[in-house]
Amino acid sequence: MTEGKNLPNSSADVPFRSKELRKQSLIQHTGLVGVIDEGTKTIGFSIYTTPDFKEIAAHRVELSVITPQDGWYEQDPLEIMASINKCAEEAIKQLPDQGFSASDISTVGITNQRETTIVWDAVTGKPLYNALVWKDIRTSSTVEQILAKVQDPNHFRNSTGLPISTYFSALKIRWLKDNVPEVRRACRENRCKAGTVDSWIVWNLTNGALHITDVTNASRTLLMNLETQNWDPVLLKTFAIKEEMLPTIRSCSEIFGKITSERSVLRGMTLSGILGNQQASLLGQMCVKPGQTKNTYRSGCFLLCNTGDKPVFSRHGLLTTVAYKLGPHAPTIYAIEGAVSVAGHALSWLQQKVRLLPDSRDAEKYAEMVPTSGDVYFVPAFTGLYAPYWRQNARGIIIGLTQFTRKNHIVRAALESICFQTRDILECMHQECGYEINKLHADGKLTTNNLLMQLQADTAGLPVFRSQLMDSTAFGAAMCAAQADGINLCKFEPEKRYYENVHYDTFLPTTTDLERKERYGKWKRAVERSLGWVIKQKNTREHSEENYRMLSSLPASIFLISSFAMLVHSLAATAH
Ligand SMILES: Nc1ncnc2c1ncn2[C@@H]1O[C@H](COP(=O)(O)OP(=O)(O)O)[C@@H](O)[C@H]1O
Ligand SMILES: O=P(O)(O)OC[C@H](O)CO
Repeated sequence: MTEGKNLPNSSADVPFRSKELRKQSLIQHTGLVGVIDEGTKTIGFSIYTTPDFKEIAAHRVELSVITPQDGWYEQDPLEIMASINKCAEEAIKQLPDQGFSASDISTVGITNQRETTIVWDAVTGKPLYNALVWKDIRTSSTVEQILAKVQDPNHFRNSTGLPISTYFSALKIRWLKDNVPEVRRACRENRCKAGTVDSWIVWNLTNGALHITDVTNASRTLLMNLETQNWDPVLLKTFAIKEEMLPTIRSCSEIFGKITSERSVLRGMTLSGILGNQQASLLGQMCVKPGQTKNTYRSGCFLLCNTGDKPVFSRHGLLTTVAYKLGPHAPTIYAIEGAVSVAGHALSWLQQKVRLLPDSRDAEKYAEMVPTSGDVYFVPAFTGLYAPYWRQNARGIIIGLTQFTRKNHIVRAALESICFQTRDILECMHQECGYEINKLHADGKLTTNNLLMQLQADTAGLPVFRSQLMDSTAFGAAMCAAQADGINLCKFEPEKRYYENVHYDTFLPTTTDLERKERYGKWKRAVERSLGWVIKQKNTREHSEENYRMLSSLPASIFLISSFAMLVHSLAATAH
């Protein structure tokens, strides 16, 4: 936990400041819901009233990231648990001021950063290694090994909806098995458990009684078959992962069990919701109809478009994923997703590494001091590019610098890069799903930046609806836990809730088609220049892709070589 980095409670609209006020309220509350929101950068615990879903207490802390090498991102699993416990304690301390107490919390939900993988010893309960964070690219060599077997990065797309990439948990588990002796030993002795962060949290909160995950998190492992929603035997075999290590896959909303950990102030409470944080914000944004699309702007950007009860498979680099399943017998709703690895992280980089910004929150002020980015383009491909490019060999570039370029232009270009990357994905979504996406729902910390929202509308040519509920993620997870069968704090009535509680600021496009086309064309040229920069890592997927391309053109190569041999032979024959 980062000392002194407790973050302010963001519940801007605290409804009940005292018991008296609470009594005066007309709303008949049915109980409170607590949400553990475990993000890459921030961990929080929020408490909501039901059925009106007002956040009445919250505590957040920043989580440290360990970067032992370039492209390696780790987090301490013990710090994750300590932070969750601390946040829950602090949030619960705020309840009496609102006229509530801990015993009013009827249930708890979890939402978490996805793909990030933890392995632990089932006997001691201790982690066997740090968590490998979703954006860690150390598994490039593992990707290469797998590609050597299956050749095509899209080999598992039909079964999982995902390409073979460093991003997903299967690669991380396999890397840990191959490279960490303690993990290998624990696997041999059948003591090794593996899972995404939700599983680690549940295991700890239930003293090892439950090893579960939900279908949204499972759909990001590259091990779950989208059709059966079970671990796929072919994939387990390909990645040499034993099913016994993995959690049982459950729905997002059902009574999972009780919290029993004596370390947690939540002891005795029920757990009834789990879902990945991007799926939670899709739900929190009430994108429940096919075609409804949201983008969450945080360290990364994650655009999800609801595709209803049918998975849509991508031909252009988008991921097919489970959006939610609100009960064991509820239908599975799918989404198509475009993930951007570096969004707000580019601003943190400008702040912490190059010191162009005193704070990432100042980005708006700095960028507003110039009317345009002065033709500067910033492609923040720090660890390659995710959707729709999926190129590990890309690296960041800032292009178009002149002697007139000031730091403000670069900051503005960083903001624009977030918008252009979003447009890249929107274009794909349109081609892939055929949905006419006519507005974009926006949430996440970065959306406090008004200029970013306006630039997004101007870049995409779409109205942007910014949720006033900045934390749609926790809100979505709260609804999910509250509506579980047996908890019944609310019915899931998206249309109703949508208008009652969630208010939006709208940003309308102010650019012409021509302007957008021109600027987007330049962005594409900049992206083109960032690709293929890493050539020394012959260990990478691109290398295998190169091999694959060479292999695919093998008949042509054989033809050329044999023609050359015949020519040499005939020349030699003529000479004699
Ligand atoms: N007010 C703000 N203006 C601009 N950027 C912000 C603001 N607040 C946070 N950020 C950016 O958002 C990212 C962190 O968002 P957060 O939701 O805490 O992270 P995470 O998605 O990693 O859990 C950081 O990369 C930071 O640069
Ligand atoms: O915690 P965030 O907002 O960076 O979300 C991370 C994503 O879930 C990774 O896929």
